[in-house]
Amino acid sequence: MNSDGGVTGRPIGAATGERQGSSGAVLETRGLARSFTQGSETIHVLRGVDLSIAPGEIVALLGPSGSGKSTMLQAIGLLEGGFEGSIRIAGEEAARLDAAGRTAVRRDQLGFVYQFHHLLADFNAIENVILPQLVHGAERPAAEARATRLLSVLGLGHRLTHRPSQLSGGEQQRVAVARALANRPALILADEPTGNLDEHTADVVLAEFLRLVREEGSAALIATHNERLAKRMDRVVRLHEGQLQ
Ligand SMILES: Nc1ncnc2c1ncn2[C@@H]1O[C@H](COP(=O)(O)OP(=O)(O)OP(=O)(O)O)[C@@H](O)[C@H]1O
Repeated sequence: MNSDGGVTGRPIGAATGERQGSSGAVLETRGLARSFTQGSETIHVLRGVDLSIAPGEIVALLGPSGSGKSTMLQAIGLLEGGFEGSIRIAGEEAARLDAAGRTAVRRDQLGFVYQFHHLLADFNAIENVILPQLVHGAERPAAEARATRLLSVLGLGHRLTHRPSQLSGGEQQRVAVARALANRPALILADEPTGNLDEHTADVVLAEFLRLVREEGSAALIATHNERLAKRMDRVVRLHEGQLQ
């Protein structure tokens, strides 16, 4: 633990060399390809995706339903094997990592936000944000202080001890955002993070999400169908026929 109460010794908002590969990118994919075979049919969902994301950069991933956004995020999140090409996260080539190495990259470099919050139902809001920090090696008081701060910035200071079932959809998603940022990841991967919310709540939660990601200095790749929300990000990339445009 360090003097600012953090886990990694990195001050809030700082993008340091440890987040970057030799190219300076937090994420670099080259020729990323993924196909699925069912019976005699093979669908080529990703056909050579090249993408670089700089430290702190927030990128919207657009594409119609079925274009492969989730497939791409799952590959980059090292959640599934079976892809071809290169994925470098903070300079580490995923293909060269064994299962333990992939787990370490996920734990140390990545944060995830899904359409459905996937919070632990038996734990309250603050515990859901504390637990990943404890797993990451933080001490309890520091983890608790950071969880309180993140949840308060997201307007949940008065909901810290509520369980997910006692929170609204927007509140649950804010807890999921705080959890994703808890360990100060270099890169946040978000799959339709506000897709389950009504339009107004989606707008508010996304604005808070983006503000906090910027404040924390993380980069983000955020899949969405929503062109309007995508315009609030630093850059928009589109998946079309398995490649980025
Ligand atoms: N495990 C799998 N086995 C077979 N086909 C799959 C598998 N996962 C995804 N696909 C197929 O890959 C294509 C891309 O799916 P994916 O979920 O990545 O799209 P998406 O752009 O995220 O869509 P949406 O916006 O609707 O979530 C789809 O045609 C889907 O049926």
